[in-house]
Amino acid sequence: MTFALPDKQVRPKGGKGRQAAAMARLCWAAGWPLLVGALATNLISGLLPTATAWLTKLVVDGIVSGRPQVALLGVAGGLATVGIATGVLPQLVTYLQSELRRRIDRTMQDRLFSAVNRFHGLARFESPAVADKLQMAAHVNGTAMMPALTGMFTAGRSAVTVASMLVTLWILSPVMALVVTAAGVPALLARLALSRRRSRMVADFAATARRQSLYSSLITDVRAAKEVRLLGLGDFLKGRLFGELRATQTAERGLDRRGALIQSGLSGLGAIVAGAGLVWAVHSAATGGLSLGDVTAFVAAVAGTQGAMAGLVDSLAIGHEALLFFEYHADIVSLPDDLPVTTSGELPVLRQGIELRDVWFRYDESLPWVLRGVNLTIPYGTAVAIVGLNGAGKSTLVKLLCRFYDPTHGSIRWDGVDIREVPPARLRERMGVLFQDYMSYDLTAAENIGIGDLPALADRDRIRVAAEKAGVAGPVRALPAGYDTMLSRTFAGHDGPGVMFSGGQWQRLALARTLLRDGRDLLILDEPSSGLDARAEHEIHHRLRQHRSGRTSVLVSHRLGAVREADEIVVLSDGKIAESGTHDELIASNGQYAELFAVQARGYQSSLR
Ligand SMILES: Nc1ncnc2c1ncn2[C@@H]1O[C@H](COP(=O)(O)OP(=O)(O)OP(=O)(O)O)[C@@H](O)[C@H]1O
Repeated sequence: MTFALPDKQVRPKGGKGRQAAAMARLCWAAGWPLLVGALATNLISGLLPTATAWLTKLVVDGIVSGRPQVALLGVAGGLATVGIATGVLPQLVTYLQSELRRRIDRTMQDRLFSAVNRFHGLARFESPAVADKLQMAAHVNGTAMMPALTGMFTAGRSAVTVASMLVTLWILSPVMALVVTAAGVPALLARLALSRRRSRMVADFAATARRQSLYSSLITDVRAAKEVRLLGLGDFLKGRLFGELRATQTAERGLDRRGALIQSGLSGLGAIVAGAGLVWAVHSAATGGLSLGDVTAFVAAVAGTQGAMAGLVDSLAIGHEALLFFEYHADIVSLPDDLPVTTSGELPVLRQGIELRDVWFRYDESLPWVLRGVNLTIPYGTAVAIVGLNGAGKSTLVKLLCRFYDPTHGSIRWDGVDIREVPPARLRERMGVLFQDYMSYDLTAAENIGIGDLPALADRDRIRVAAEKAGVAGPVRALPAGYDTMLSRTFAGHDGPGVMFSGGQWQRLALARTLLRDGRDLLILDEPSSGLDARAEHEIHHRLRQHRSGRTSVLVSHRLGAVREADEIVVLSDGKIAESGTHDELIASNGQYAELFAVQARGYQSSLR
C-alpha cells in the first residue's frame, strides 16, 4: 500500500473571466429556472432598502405637510408591503439557493467522475500533477461553489442597491453622491487586492494542504494503523501535520492582519464621509434647503450606499476565491484521455493468437526502458507462462496486453488486429485478469466475486461455481451470513459487524472474481498463488490447469513448479526475452530458467534434510 506525497504544486491555469463563464454555464445547466428565480428574488431584494427609504420620506413629509389621511395610508400600506417582502424574500432566496446548491453538486460530481471514468489508461492516475488536481477537485462540490454563486447574487443585489441609493443621493445632493462614490472606490480596490492575495495564498499552500490531508489520513487509516503503531509513527506524523498546519496558519495570520488594518482605515474614511454628510444635511435642513424627510432619506442613502458598496466588494472577493477552486474541477473535466482511442472497430473472436511485435516500453520519457524489443506469440488455445526476476517487466507486459498503456514502439496484435484499432472496452470485455495487486472491496463476499462480471452480480449459481473453482467456497459458506457477509471491518453488514478474510482467502476471492469471466478469450493470471499456503497452492494450480486447458492463457509466477506444465515458458530478463520453450527444453538448455529452477528446488530439498 502506498500513499503518494504530492511532489509539486499545481496552480490551475486560465483566466478568471473564462472560469466565471464556465461556472455560469454549469449553474445554468444544473437548473436554469432556479438560477433565474434566485437571481430575480435577489435583485428585487436589492431594491427594497431604497423603496423603504423613499416611502419613509414620503410618510414623514406627508405627516409634516398635513397631507390627506387616505393618501398617507396608501403610502404607509406600501411601506408595510415592502416590510413584508423584506421579511419573506430572504427565506425564498435561501430555499432557492439551497436547491440550486444540490443541483450544482450533482452536476459537478457527475461531470468530475464521468471525466475520470473516461481516462482509458493508467497514466493520468500516475501523473503527480493530475493526482494533485484530482485531490483538490474532489473537494469542489456544490457547497464549495455556493460562495461564488451567492457572491454573484449578492454582488448583483448590492449593485442594484448601490445604484438606486446613489440616484437618491444625487437627487438630494450631487456633491455628496460623488464624495460617497469616491470614498467607496479605494475600499473596492483594496478588498479586491486582498482577495487576490488570498487566492494566491490558497494556490501557494495547496501542496501544504494536501500534505496535511496525507498525514491525517495516515494517522486515521485502518490500513496504515498496524505499521503506524508498530513503528511508533503516530507522533512523528502528527508533528509533520502540525508543521504544515503552522506554515498555513502563519501565512493566513499575516494576511488577516493586513486585512484588518486596511479595513479599519477604510471604515474610518467611510465614517468621516458619513459624518460630514450628516453635518451638511442638518445645516441644509436648518436653512430650509432640505425637508425633514429629505434628511432621513439622505441619512439612509449614505448608510445604504456605504453598506451596499462594502457588500458588493465582499461578494466579489468571496466569489473570486471560490472560482479558484472551481478551476481545479474545470481542469480535470477538460483533461483529454491519456490514450488515443477509437470508438469503432471490432475485435474478432480469438482464433489464431496474440502477438507482441518488437514491443518497447517505458513509463515516461525520463524513465529507463522496461521492455526492449519483445517479440512474443501467445497461440490460441495454449498456456504461456512468463517468469523472471523482480522488476524484469512481467506485470508491465500484462498491463500492455490490457492496454492500460500503449507500447512506446511496436504493436500488440489480436488475430492480426492492432489492439489500438478497437475501443479499449471491447478488448477488455474479452479477457479475465487477476492482477498481482488485486483489489479487496469492502463489499459482501457475493459482491466481491459478482463484480467480476456485472450481469452476474445477482446470479448466485454462477458466483458459487466461481468460488468452487477458486477454492474459496468453503470459507465463504463458513461466514456468519455466507455469501451475504460484509467483508469489511470498517463497514457493518446488514446483520451485524463485517468480517475480515485472511490474505490468502482474499486472493482466492479475487481469483473467483476473475474466473467468473469464464468464457472470455484470454485469461491472465499474474501471481495467482503468491499468498496461498503450500496445499492450497497445489490444489489451485491443479484446478487452474484443468480450467486453462484448451484456453488461451498467460500465467506469471515466481513459483516455477506452478508453471512447468505450461505449453511455453518465457523467461523475461531486463526487458527482453532471454529464452523460451517447454519446461523440459529449458532445463535441458541449462540457461536462466534451469538455474532459477535449481535454486528453488535446492531450497525445498535442503529444508527436507
Ligand atoms: N507504474 C509505473 N511507473 C513507473 N515505473 C514502473 C511502474 N510500474 C513498474 N515500473 C517499473 O518497471 C519495472 C518493471 O516492473 P514490473 O512490475 O513490470 O516488474 P515485474 O517483473 O512484474 O516484477 P515483480 O516480479 O517484482 O512483480 C520496474 O523497474 C519498476 O520499477
